[in-house]
Amino acid sequence: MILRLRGVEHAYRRTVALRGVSLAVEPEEVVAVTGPSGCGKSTLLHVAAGILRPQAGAVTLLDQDLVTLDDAERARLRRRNVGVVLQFGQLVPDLSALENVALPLLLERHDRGAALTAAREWLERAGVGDERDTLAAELSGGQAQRVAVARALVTGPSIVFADEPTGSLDSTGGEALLALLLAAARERGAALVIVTHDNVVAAHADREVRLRDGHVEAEAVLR
Ligand SMILES: Nc1ncnc2c1ncn2[C@@H]1O[C@H](COP(=O)(O)OP(=O)(O)OP(=O)(O)O)[C@@H](O)[C@H]1O
Repeated sequence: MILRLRGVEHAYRRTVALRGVSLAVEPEEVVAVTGPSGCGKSTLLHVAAGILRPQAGAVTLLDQDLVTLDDAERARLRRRNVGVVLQFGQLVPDLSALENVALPLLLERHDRGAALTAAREWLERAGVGDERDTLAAELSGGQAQRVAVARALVTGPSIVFADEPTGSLDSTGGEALLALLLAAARERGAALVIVTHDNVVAAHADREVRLRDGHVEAEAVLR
């Protein structure tokens, strides 16, 4: 088991987003988290990736108890072993696309030349090699999404979380980016958790977990 959530609850002021969610993800498994807008998908992804500490319940990611790790320890775990593609604001606006992708490696004190080479390769694979010197603030929504995927994959994570990773792309671009995420996960033997409202994206998963009003409404094994 690479990820396990048990009885996770979370509320923002008066809005209850998660009401007792349990979920387990195996190594190499591709899981799609689906459900109507506002049902708690993004909150679940933030909790599972250690970005948000839930108000109740247990979260174990890569054998680490996320509820007891402090912010710095959770950030370190994410940088080393977890890839995260968020919906908004994930890139550093004043850095170029290349610098953004190299950043997780540089923060882990990798050799600068090797980090930039790896970043260049992932930008190429994500279809944004030509944008490497563009400031993140000047990228289109779709370009930024591709750069964010490159940044999530560059460290060779054991698990990748992606929140609507194809949301800003047309269907061809979305399929290409999804194919990249699936291929990178397969190459590495990584698990992939994708939040999506797109049935085409969900159909590529091994399992679909459908949320409704903050709880798991249904699970379906797809392959
Ligand atoms: N930072 C926040 N502050 C207050 N309420 C929030 C915040 N983030 C989410 N919520 C609320 O929590 C509930 C769950 O939101 P969440 O973003 O997890 O749902 P979602 O299924 O990802 O939605 P969507 O598909 O529209 O992105 C919603 O009612 C939302 O309005």
